Amino acid sequence: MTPVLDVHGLAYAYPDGHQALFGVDLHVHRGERVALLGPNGAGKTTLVLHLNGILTAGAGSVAVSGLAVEKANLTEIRRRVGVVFQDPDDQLFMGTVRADVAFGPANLGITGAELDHRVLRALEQVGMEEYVDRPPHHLSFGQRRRVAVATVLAMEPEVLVLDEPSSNLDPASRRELADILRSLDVTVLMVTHDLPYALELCPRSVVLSGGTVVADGTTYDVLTDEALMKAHRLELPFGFDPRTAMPRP
Ligand SMILES: Nc1ncnc2c1ncn2[C@@H]1O[C@H](COP(=O)(O)OP(=O)(O)OP(=O)(O)O)[C@@H](O)[C@H]1O
Repeated sequence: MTPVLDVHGLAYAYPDGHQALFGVDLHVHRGERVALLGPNGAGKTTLVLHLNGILTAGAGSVAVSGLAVEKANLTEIRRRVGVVFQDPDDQLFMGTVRADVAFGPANLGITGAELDHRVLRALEQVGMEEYVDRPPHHLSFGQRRRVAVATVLAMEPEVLVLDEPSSNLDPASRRELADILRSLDVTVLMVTHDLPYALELCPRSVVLSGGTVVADGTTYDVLTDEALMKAHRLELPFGFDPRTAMPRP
């Protein structure tokens, strides 16, 4: 089966010459939820920016459901890969929640009842349908993060890429977002430093460090490999033990 995300030998140097990725391979299949872990400066964001063509491969290749990420395909690639950035304010810039969620599908040429349906469905998926006519800047941070997820879901992407989805959320909002992500029928790649969140949501974890993949396995195996964790500056919160963490239903 063709992977949804297929990254082969991806290498990338920024224009100033800094080499951020060295031959990264990553294959994610439909329906998987994968955490992308690694210390600051590992190359996680650089990799994510290649998945929807904000950056394009210096060497190697990136494909989404068999379609190469390259200039000629960017409109279709951005429909297939939805990226939710860490700061929801990077994604919300219209006068109402409705207008923000409609923006992407409207750009694809969707109008009328189909557009209304997409907007409401996406807001329902994140539990924000009651806020459809509110200005995004009147919402709390956690509510804006949910709306940012809805702007991407309205595009009906094949893969949802989230950059630090649990950051700045209170415990209840963090849990509610986990419930939402778990309920979605979409492939998820989640960049996170929140290792308990990775364990809770993602059966598989990939560790990037120094621009290369240094581990790819079950999240449980990664988080219980003390030598690996130490070598790549991954630390569990004080008192958190993956061996005894209770799985959520
Ligand atoms: N625009 C840029 N120009 C030059 N170097 C950059 C640029 N952006 C990032 N880098 C460098 O590339 C490397 C990878 O950065 P990247 O942002 O991908 O790491 P990250 O794993 O996402 O880190 P963090 O966990 O801190 O967000 C770092 O050494 C960083 O300093």
